[in-house]
Amino acid sequence: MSHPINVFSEIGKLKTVLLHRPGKELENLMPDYLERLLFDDIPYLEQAQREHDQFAELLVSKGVEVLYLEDLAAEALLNDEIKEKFVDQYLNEANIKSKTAKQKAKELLLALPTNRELIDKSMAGMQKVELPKFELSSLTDMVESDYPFVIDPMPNLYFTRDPFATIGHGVSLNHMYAETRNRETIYGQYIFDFHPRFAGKDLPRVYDRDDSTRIEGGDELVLSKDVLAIGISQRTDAASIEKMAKSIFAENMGFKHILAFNIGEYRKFMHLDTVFTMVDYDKFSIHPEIEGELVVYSISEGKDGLDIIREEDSLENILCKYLNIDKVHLIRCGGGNLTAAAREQWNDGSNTLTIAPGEVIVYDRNTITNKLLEEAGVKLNYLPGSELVRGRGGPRCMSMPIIREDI
Ligand SMILES: NC(=[NH2+])NCCC[C@H](N)C(=O)O
Repeated sequence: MSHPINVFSEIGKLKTVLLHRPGKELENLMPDYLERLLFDDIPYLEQAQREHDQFAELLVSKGVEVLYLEDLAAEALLNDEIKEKFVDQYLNEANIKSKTAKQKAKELLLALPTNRELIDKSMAGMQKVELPKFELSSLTDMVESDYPFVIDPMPNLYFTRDPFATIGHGVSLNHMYAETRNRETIYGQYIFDFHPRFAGKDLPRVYDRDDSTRIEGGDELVLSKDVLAIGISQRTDAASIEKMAKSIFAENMGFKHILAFNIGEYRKFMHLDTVFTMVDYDKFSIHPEIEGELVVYSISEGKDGLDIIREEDSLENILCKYLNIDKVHLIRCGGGNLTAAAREQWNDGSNTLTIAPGEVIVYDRNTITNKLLEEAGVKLNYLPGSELVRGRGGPRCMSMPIIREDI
């Protein structure tokens, strides 16, 4: 059977990738609710879109097929039945207290002329002022708060790396840390259940959004066809890694070891890929602030369950051992300077997207880290990073590989 997904490394030539072009959801950000929506600032939408288009054009110029989440989700709503099921689930998970408001929102969504408009609207969220006036008969309606939204926006959708993640031939449909992002995983559910590119194909699910513990794609790295690295972080629980390890080993995709990197629970480095990415066979970008505390556990398949070892060696030696190489080069974000490292990590200096061994996409603004990457022989492609970065994510977070060439 054919495999619609093929991702057995972080660095193999990128062939197909999934993006989301930021849309009106960014214009539904307000200062009062930024924190809950996991944003620190409000990007200027048009400029963010221009930057994002440059990202997509760069990928296309490198021969990468660019797919958009919003197109796939729209195409997955194959008929009226699936469409209504999607809208009902979406509205249930939007947590709308007023029954009438929910019904009005449903009518409004289903009246949109195309699936793409429905999907775009579902992503943007809905303000109360958009609903037609209705009679306030229930207590819920009468004492409604002045909160402006019937349905919250989903501003983090352009970080396609997180709600689901491709691993080998499979996908982990994630259970997210925050409610705002858990709603994003509905799109993954419909795409993998119904989109003709994926439905009915050989596509193991190694995690499910109904699972109770958290895991996010930014923590999931495919280091080689044998080894995965998964962060234990603000976003990913150790328990989720154990669950996923069992299903990954049961799927027999060839993965032998999972390295669990405990990076601590911090907003500033919420996922493993904000502090550590692989850029070549033997080169990694890393934020020096995690190095001191980092504890790595290796997980492999045992006779009765999982064998788990706390690794005691240096990160370099652990990587050499599991990747079967003699030497690794860690390229430190910001070089040796504490302030530069903190600033450039905050602006996703270590969140590189590798598009082929030794070739990456980076934000132009992280000049110190970029220079070090160049000196290490890595080929850089620059992306302007003024607006997109305000959501706290870089090229790796903004992309989900669907197919990479095997290496
Ligand atoms: N893979 C990543 N590092 N993603 C970054 C996601 C940023 C987003 N604002 C969040 O807090 O969830």
